[in-house]
Amino acid sequence: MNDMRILERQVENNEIKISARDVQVYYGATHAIKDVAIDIRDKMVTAFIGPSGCGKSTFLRTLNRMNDTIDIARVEGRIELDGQDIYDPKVDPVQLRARVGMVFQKPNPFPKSIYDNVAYGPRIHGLARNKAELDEIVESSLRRAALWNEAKDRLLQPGTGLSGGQQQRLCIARAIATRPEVLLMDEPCSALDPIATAQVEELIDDLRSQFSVVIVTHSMQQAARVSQRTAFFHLGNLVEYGETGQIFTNPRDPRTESYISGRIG
Ligand SMILES: Nc1ncnc2c1ncn2[C@@H]1O[C@H](COP(=O)(O)OP(=O)(O)OP(=O)(O)O)[C@@H](O)[C@H]1O
Repeated sequence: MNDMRILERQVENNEIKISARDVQVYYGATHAIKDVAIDIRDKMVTAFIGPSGCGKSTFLRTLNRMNDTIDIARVEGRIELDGQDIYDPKVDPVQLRARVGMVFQKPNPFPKSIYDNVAYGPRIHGLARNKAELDEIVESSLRRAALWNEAKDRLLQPGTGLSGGQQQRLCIARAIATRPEVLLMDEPCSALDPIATAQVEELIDDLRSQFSVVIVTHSMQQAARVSQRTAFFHLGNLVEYGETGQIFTNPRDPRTESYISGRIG
């Protein structure tokens, strides 16, 4: 009987990658995130949607402690990655961000070669024992980011010389090169044209076979296309969270209904 209970609990734990409880974020006196609780599942894409200023990016940044880099930001509550408190003083934020990678709205390659952009993380985290292993990580990351064919003959040229869509795929390659368990994406397609957007969306769908992806998007069509779970934020509150199809076709909260039907936002 006891053994059965342990087994059940393990199955449940395996499914939940990040668990947040009672999360508050303040910028000085501004209370930007209010009492948010959410369980983010492994190997799924979770979309954060909601009107501008509702706190989507702020909450996303709590998941790998990027708010630590903002002086006036203060985070309270508990966020666990695989059951471990990521705000525990013993946790090194740099190591955490290798496990929970991030891609930003505006492509931000380092002023380095394409190769060095991707090799940067594996080098600082000691993921390759020699040049051949590093080459292999660079190639496989660029392949997974659907950039290899366009980049393979110019690996030593600057990453900043790529087109906007290619730069964003380079940033995705850089983020996945450290073999993260979770990838956070803050409006990753907002600077991209429709073709590059479609490529990145296809990539997101492919990445979830290996890890969890959490994406902030202004586009409800994008949330519907790429995610399995959707969280709707409004004025710093997590109003509704559920299966993406249910959120878009049968929202339970009138605020979600108003947003998806275009009445607020
Ligand atoms: N660095 C900061 N300093 C002070 N206030 C901030 C900072 N970043 C965000 N805020 C405030 O926190 C609230 C939530 O902002 P946030 O950027 O998280 O919302 P969002 O839903 O991602 O918005 P958008 O969709 O426009 O990007 C807003 O009131 C915003 O003004």
